[in-house]
Amino acid sequence: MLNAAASSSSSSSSSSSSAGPSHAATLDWAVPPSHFLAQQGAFKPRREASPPPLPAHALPLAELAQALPAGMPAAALLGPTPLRAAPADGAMPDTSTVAAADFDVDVLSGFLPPEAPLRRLGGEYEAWEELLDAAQRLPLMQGAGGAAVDATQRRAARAWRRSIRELPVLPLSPLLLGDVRHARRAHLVLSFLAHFYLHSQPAPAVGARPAPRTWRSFLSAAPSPADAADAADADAEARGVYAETVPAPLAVPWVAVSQHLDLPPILTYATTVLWNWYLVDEARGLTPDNMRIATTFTGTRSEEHFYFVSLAIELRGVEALKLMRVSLDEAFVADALARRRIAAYLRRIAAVVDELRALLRSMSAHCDPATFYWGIRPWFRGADGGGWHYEGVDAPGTHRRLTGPSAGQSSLIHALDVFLDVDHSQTKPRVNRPVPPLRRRGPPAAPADAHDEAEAGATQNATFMERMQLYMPGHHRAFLTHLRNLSFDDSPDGPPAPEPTESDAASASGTSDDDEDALPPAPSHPIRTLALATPPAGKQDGLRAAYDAALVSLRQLRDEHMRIATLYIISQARRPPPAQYAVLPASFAGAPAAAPALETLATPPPAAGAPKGTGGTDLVSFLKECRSNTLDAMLGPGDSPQPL
Ligand code: HEM
Repeated sequence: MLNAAASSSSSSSSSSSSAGPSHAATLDWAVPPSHFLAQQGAFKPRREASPPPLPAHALPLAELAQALPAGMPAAALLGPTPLRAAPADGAMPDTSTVAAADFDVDVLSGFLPPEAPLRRLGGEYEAWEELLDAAQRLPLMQGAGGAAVDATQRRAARAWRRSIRELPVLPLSPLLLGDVRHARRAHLVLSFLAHFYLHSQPAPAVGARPAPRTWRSFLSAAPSPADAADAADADAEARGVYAETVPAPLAVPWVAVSQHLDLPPILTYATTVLWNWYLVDEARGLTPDNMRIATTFTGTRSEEHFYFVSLAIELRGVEALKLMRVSLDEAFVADALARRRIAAYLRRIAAVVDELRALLRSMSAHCDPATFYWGIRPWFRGADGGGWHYEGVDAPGTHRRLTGPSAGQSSLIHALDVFLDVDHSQTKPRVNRPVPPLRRRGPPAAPADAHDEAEAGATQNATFMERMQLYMPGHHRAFLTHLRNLSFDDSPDGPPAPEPTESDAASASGTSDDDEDALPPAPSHPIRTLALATPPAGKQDGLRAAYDAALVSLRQLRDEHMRIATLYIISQARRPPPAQYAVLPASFAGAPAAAPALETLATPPPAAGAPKGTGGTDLVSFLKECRSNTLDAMLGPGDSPQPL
């Protein structure tokens, strides 16, 4: 493992988080000798210092598990944009102490757990697993389903939802708290159950009231208790009584296990990808052809493949993580041989990123765009509209606003950005970009809501990428924080030369003494710093060219990603849904009658305005910006991006 507890299994090491987040962990922790942090420490004794305060986004998610006042976006918890903090004494932070966190990043499996995730909870939680089986078997349909769903199926779905409400509220067992594989499976099961529960309800009928009693109903025989219960459910659902509320039997353990894992109580990328697979043959280990997806909403090949592509990307990305590690080892030494080696590693990283792109392209091999857009993606919808009420946890009237899963939560892609110093905050000096705006001290104004924040433009998009880190497991968030804060600036040679660009000079003049609120431009990350220090014409180690080549590959990955997003979201949003995905109007969904004719089915409303990502972004401008931030990092002239 890249982390402290290298000798222990992922389960036991990660479960240490039960004692609380380990970010400010103690110094008796030992870095494995092969780790670049160990080498950093061995080469360069560091000041004895208390751990630096972590940037706000690296703090545990305990705050998220507290009740948020209605309408308060999770992003408001982030506080100031977490750029590298300059300590009061002007020295660089002693990042070696941050390394005391258990990063839960494995040398063989990267951000995936090295052991296959648990497939079933069993014991007292068997009832959860059985309800998940039942949801898949029915199957539950979004918004109560379309034309193909008959009255019997709708009634069975209502009975399923009632069973959820009638479950006992179970505490977390010592086994679940003590074994991270159990905790992760619990997060997965509860997340799928909650998304099934909320998104299978019919849309509430406007102005719906309890059905009036008629003379006929007085004369007819009294309904059976089961019929009466179903009629009451149908009526309550039509009035929206259960909408946007996670019932206590799910909410209480879900929030508790999320707190334990340092994740928000919502379906995340970690839940659907990192912890959602099994091995066909234990003996063959982690190879893509030996791995399968464990849990889906729809049981379709398209959904399995959708998760599987990300899984394969995470697995292939392990080599990139290794190359980053050895590059940083060399960057510490930074002599001519080290620079030549880093150049070779960067070229290798470029080749790995090219393979990630090929994997992304393989999405269309088995994931049908219409099935994805209409049949799968709506299950992912998070609590980013009016928010969800977590019954039994939060005070009445309190709603949490959390976005649904997005591969934007992949720590691997964030790690590549950090390592190559792709600046999504657009505040660093760049050769290919005009003067950045001044970074200011103090928190940014709280956005009115998450969507406003995503739409507000460049700086706010950085907030989106940072906000995505809130949806990563706490250890991975801490890993990224550590990677971001790595600096070799206190080497005997002094800090590296600043970027030799006009924009740098201009931005430096922008931070003059008469502007006390302005922060100095954020320093470059070590690899970029070294590449910058290499003369442009110097061909001796090829470091500049190799650095740019890695960025070109990353930009091409983003080109491919934009094509995928266009095919799977934008093009689909322009077309009517296939018949089976037309949603029943609430009046039919509640009525215990035969399914209506197709023409009476409501078509889901077309996306208002620009299409949104599951993370709530205006996806076209957001993705374009991520791509141009990648291009901007290049030291030489960038080639032009592919048109969307
Ligand atoms: C059908 C497949 C996919 C679609 C439709 C899709 C769509 C999107 C959308 C709409 C966003 C904008 C953020 C949001 O609001 O969620 C996004 C972001 C992102 N996605 Fe995907 N995505 C897909 C597959 C993947 C895969 C397989 C990966 C790699 C693991 C990936 C990596 C990312 C990253 C890293 C971002 C953040 C923006 C960036 O870094 O450029 N996506 N995606």
